[in-house]
Amino acid sequence: MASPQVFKEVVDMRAFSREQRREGKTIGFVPTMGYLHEGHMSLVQAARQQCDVVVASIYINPTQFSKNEDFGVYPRSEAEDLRKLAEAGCAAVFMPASLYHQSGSSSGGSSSADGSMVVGAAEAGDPDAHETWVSVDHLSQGLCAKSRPHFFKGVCTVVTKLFHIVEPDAAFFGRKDYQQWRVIERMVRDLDMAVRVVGMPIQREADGLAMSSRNAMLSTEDRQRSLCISRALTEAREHAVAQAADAATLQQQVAAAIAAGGGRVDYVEVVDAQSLQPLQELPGRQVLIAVAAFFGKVRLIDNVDFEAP
Ligand SMILES: Nc1ncnc2c1ncn2[C@@H]1O[C@H](COP(=O)(O)OP(=O)(O)OP(=O)(O)O)[C@@H](O)[C@H]1O
Ligand SMILES: CC(C)(CO)[C@@H](O)C(=O)[O-]
Ligand code: BAL
Repeated sequence: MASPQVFKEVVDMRAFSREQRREGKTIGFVPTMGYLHEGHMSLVQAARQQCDVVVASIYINPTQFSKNEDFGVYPRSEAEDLRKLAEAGCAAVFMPASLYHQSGSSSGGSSSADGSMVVGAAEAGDPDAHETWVSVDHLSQGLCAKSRPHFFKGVCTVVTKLFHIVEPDAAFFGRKDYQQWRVIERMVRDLDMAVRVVGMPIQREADGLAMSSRNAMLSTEDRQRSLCISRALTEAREHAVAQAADAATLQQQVAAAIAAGGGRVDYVEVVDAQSLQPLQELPGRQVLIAVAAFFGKVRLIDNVDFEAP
């Protein structure tokens, strides 16, 4: 299988995409932070099926991390990632060194007064620094935003930049990051971006754990403990599909099971799968139970969705 073309510069990536479009080809885009697993590869596969050419990006975006998070230790495996992308038939990979104009570290290593790694021109003391942000007001609140208040502003900004650079016809996101998928869908709709957003099912390990690059940072014990998340979610869904259940009971059951399994619950929420607003009454609703929990220092997310009878 041919190696993908690797682009480090914005102009080169854009030139490649424009050439493909001139040839009448459609571009499927898979944005990632690297350390690729079968979850990422399922997105590449879908992009291949639905588009003529697949472009992936590998970029650990500093603006979606707070300074107390794991930006500095996020796992990397560039050579292995490129090998997997070649095998999957990916045509091009965008791997920029940095996507933000700023003074100091070009990789985004400085942080702002409020604890985010989002560095604006004023804070950087550099009138030439990055100072334009994209945010989705309401959907970006709650769930992951409670403990990662800078996350969605960073994600929306970088995804907008990536869309402008790659100019894809369709972009593929995993529903493991369910709120992220919904937020990006909304951003694309509200800003009339000419990209079709595709949300793909969660890929799991054989024992049920949702695949995630951060799984590699779990100790052996925590890897075993982390199974309580998918087990608790599966049990909750089975319970709620088999008989009438109320949101508060499901929430408490899942939270208790994760705490008993050795996790530190960040949140367990029972929400409407479209609006992400908390639900009380479930009958007839499309329900999402979303979880974030820490095992050691590693924060994992997972979810299940279903129609309540
Ligand atoms: N298990 C999975 N199934 C399907 N898609 C996934 C899965 N894990 C990640 N993705 C998707 O891959 C894309 C890139 O995600 P990313 O590179 O952050 O990987 P990740 O495994 O989610 O990493 P992290 O450990 O940071 O959560 C996102 O759209 C994400 O939702
Ligand atoms: C969409 C994304 C690549 C933006 O940095 C990231 O949040 C991710 O990998 O899910
Ligand atoms: N998959 C989401 C990227 C992040 O947690 O920063």
